[in-house]
Amino acid sequence: MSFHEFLLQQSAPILDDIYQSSFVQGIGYNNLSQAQRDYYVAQDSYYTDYFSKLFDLTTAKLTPLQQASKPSATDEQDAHDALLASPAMSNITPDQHNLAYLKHMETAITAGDATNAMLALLPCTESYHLIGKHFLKATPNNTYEPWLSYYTSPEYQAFTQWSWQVIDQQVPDWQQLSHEIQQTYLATYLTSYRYELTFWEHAAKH
Ligand SMILES: Cc1ncc(C[n+]2csc(CCO)c2C)c(N)n1
Repeated sequence: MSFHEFLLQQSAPILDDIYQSSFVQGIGYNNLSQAQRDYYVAQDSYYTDYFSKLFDLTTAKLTPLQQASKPSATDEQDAHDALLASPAMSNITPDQHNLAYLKHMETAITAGDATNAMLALLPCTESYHLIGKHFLKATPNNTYEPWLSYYTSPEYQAFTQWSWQVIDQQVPDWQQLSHEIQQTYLATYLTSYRYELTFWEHAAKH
């Protein structure tokens, strides 16, 4: 089993909670309020802007070959547009859970090695692709279908696969890692996954 497959096994229960969370179900089954969408898009616009800086810090730690094989970055604007937010969203400021998630990633990137950095960012990339695949065909005439198609597009899939490939290259034999390093990597990755779940839970409360 490759390292990313092992990681997916470890995060499966959290991913399942994400699938069951009310906002994600709302995307899949065409059932979200204007206030929920405004809150989510406001939070996520801040998150994705900050994330692109964190992503640049991380790619700087990769090998030239890994950097060169990176598919061109996709712009989440199309995904945000699909959620039809209203102008009211411009009055919504970044929430504490959002800032804490970004802080967690930043610390993992600046304090850790290239693998730790990639693992902090991986739940962000892979969970959106997996949510897209899980719900793409859930509801006919779904208003939010463009959101699901964005994260299942060949471009986005290539980006997810590149992330998996880099991690598997960096850790070709994860069973050989010391227990301590394995625990550090896993904690970095699972903490980001829990913040993903929290992000969805907060969005549903609005
Ligand atoms: C909370 C939250 N987590 C993950 C993503 C997905 N995402 C954000 S930036 C980026 C990199 C490439 O576009 C990806 C995949 C999101 N939008 N919001």
